[in-house]
Amino acid sequence: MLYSTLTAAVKRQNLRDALATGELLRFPGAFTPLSTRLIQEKGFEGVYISGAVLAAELGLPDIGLTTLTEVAQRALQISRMTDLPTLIDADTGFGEPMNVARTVHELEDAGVAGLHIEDQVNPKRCGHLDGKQVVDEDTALKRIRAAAQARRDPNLLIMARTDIRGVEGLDSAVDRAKKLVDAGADAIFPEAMKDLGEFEAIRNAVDVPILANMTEFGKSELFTTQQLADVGVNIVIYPVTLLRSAMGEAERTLDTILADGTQQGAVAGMQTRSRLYELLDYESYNAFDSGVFNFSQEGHS
Ligand SMILES: C[C@](O)(C(=O)O)[C@H](CC(=O)O)C(=O)O
Ligand SMILES: [Mg+2]
Repeated sequence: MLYSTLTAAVKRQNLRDALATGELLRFPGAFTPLSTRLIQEKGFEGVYISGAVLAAELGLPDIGLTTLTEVAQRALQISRMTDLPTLIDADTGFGEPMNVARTVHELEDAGVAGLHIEDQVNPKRCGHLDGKQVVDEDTALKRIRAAAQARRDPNLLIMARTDIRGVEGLDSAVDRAKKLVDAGADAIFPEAMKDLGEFEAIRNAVDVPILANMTEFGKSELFTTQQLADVGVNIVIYPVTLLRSAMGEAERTLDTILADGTQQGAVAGMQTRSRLYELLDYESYNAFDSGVFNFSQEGHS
């Protein structure tokens, strides 16, 4: 009922332990706090909090318009809904290295298990679009050093994302990944890898966990979990997948109302009221309520 039953410190330790097994961890992107419950119930290993989803939900393009306050609020709303570790997209860290330090504090306080900071220039854009720009090496490394030094819980996972593959090619991505690890990154997110061989090249270059971004309509093919595990990927994210599915379904339902004059034809595809209540754990609230209000007055004056 209500909240996660574990503290953030425990969830961070759990993420560290899970990564140490070498098994591939699957992190779908929660597009609402409620969808977080679904991800946990289905048995995934973690929850991703996507910058693209947060921006899209606010009706904005993913070009660095969301604020740290909005992102931290979403981090809290989602992290407290689950016992799973959450990994959040901290974009470019919201400014200079000192801002990155503050970002880490805010997101740590919001209860995430890990966060990633990328080496794009501001204004940033989706990593799978053309025309991105990355900052110079010195700036990229300073962001990661600042993040690693700022955390108070040593188990908070600081992941460095590099977007350099789409700008300068794979060799630069390998080189930058190594340097980001030397600067203190606990894990690497190589963005917009073209094929499995490219993931393998990053895998061979660093000895920290690496992440694969299986976003649809992007630069990477949608590899299976088996394919990713076979090349040594440790975390796979499906960042915008649930938002795209929900919005696709919403559009079809609206079209049904327009076409038929009723939503009846769409009802079969909907989540039922009882399933929703199950996810909300409605029963526990009922039980809690009657415990509070059905107390005996015997013996009271
Ligand atoms: C992972 C990502 O950073 C996100 O914000 O979810 C995006 C996803 C997307 O836009 O498809 C990305 O830059 O890849
Ligand atoms: Mg993003």
